[in-house]
Order: sequence, then structure tokens, then C-alpha cells
Amino acid sequence: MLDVRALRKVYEGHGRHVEAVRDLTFSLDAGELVCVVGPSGCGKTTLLKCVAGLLEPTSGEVVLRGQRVTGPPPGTAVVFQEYGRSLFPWMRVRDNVELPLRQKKHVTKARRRELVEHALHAVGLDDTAGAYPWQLSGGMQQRVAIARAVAYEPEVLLMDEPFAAVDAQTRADLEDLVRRLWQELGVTVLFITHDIDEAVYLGERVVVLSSSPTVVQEQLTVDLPARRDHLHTRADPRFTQLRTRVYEEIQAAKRGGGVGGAVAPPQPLDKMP
Ligand SMILES: Nc1ncnc2c1ncn2[C@@H]1O[C@H](COP(=O)(O)OP(=O)(O)OP(=O)(O)O)[C@@H](O)[C@H]1O
Repeated sequence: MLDVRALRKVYEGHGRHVEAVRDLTFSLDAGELVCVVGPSGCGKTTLLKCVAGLLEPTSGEVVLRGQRVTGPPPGTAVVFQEYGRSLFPWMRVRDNVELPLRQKKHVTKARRRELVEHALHAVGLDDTAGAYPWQLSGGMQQRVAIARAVAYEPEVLLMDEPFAAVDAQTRADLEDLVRRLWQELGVTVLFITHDIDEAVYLGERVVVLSSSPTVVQEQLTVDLPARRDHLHTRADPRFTQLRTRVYEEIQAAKRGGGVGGAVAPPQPLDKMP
């Protein structure tokens, strides 16, 4: 349903020439939750902006439901890292969540209110509808941003390092929230992170990017149980195997090769220590 094909993006201007991503090709099936992980500065945000139709690729393309993406595609919601900048401080929480719904002309006011209530309930913020964002903690503000995306009833949810700025406990809670919403809503999720543990904990599949010049280094299926929790999943030996493998891939990418390469053939995951 979502295809990234030979995507390349070069930023030009002010005497600079930055090849942010060189050649990215991967796909998401409908209803998948895929994490993209890569080192800092490898072009993850650039990739997400191209997928969201906010940035034009230099070459290659993003195709969503068979249509080439040339602007923000309908049915797609984005959650960015900087929740503080994505919420309007002069609008109450309920109005922030409702705002994108106003674009949907066929949705009545009563239905909008219902969707907002339901979304705030889904993220555990029933009591904050009348508050202003600045009256909430960072983690709560990010929940509002997620509620806004959920209320929009997207088919595709794009998330760009959404939990990078919150504390570890809140982050763990928000990761569980994303998996729960994904399971309940059947939405297709592309989740960008630089955190290997987060990618393996959340994803059904992990796309590993190399460092610049950026290509897809590896794709791994995460064969952990669908029901995950921080206590048990992170203690699962399989979790450790997978995170080790992703870590090795990223290290190999920095050296300019794959884990397998000419040096050592890749070990099947089930044979890894
Ligand atoms: N608007 C821009 N103009 C010029 N160069 C840019 C622009 N945006 C990003 N870049 C450059 O493109 C490269 C990739 O940046 P990008 O933000 O996509 O990486 P990232 O993987 O998301 O980084 P991080 O993990 O640190 O958030 C960097 O070298 C960055 O300096």
C-alpha cells in the first residue's frame, strides 16, 4: 500500500550540496507497523517528509495506494517529535484535536465532537479537553498530538521520533499506546526512530538505514509475540538477538558494508547468541 522507490533527496542552496538520502526502496503492506531506524543525520526526517508529501524527492518516488505522492495525501496523519510546536498554545486541547477534522467537510459538528472525545479517551486524557497545552506535561502534550492524529481516522500514521523528548517512563507508556492503537485501529504505521530498542519493541519489521550516503542496509522481521510489554518483551532472549542484529547492521553500515559482506556470512537469527 505504501512504496518508497529509489528515493533520493539532495538539498541544494547557499553553496551547499547535501545528499540527505541516496537510494531508499522499501514497502509497507496495509495494516503493518514498520520502524525505520538509522544513525543521527542519516536522513530519517527527510524520508518521512517525502512520504508525507511535504518535500519533493530529487529522484525516485513515493507511491501510496497506487498514487504517486506529490503533496500531503488524504487519509494520512503525521506526529512529529516537537509536540510543543505542533500544538497551538491559544487553543484548548479539544480544539487542537478537532482542528484537522474541520477539513473534512462531510463530518458534522456532532461527529467531530464524538471523534475528539473518543480519541482523548483512547490516549487516556478524558479530563484534559478544556485545558490548554501549556498546562500539560510534555508526555501529555505528545498524547494530545497522538489523539489529534487518531481523531482524524487516518489510514496511514507517520511518526517522526515522536518520543525523543520525553522521559524514559513516559516513553515506555507511549510506546505501548502506539502498539495498542495500531492493534485497535488497524492503521498502517511508519515509525521513525534512532533508538534500536524502540524499533525492535514496537515494530513488526525494522528497516535499517545506513549512515550517509543513505541506503536501506537491511530489513528484519520482528518475530516477537504480538502482545508485548516492557517487562517481559525486553527480557526475552529473542528481543536481545534482534537488537544485537540491528546494532551490528548499523555498525557495519558505518564501516561501509553489511554484517554478512565478505567478512562473515550472516547468521540466521535463531542461531545468534
Ligand atoms: N532543509 C535542509 N537544507 C539543507 N540540508 C538539510 C535540510 N534538512 C536536512 N538537511 C541535511 O540532510 C541531512 C539529513 O537530515 P535529516 O534531518 O533528514 O536526518 P535525521 O536522520 O532525521 O537526523 P536526526 O536523527 O539527527 O534527527 C543532514 O546532513 C542535514 O543537515
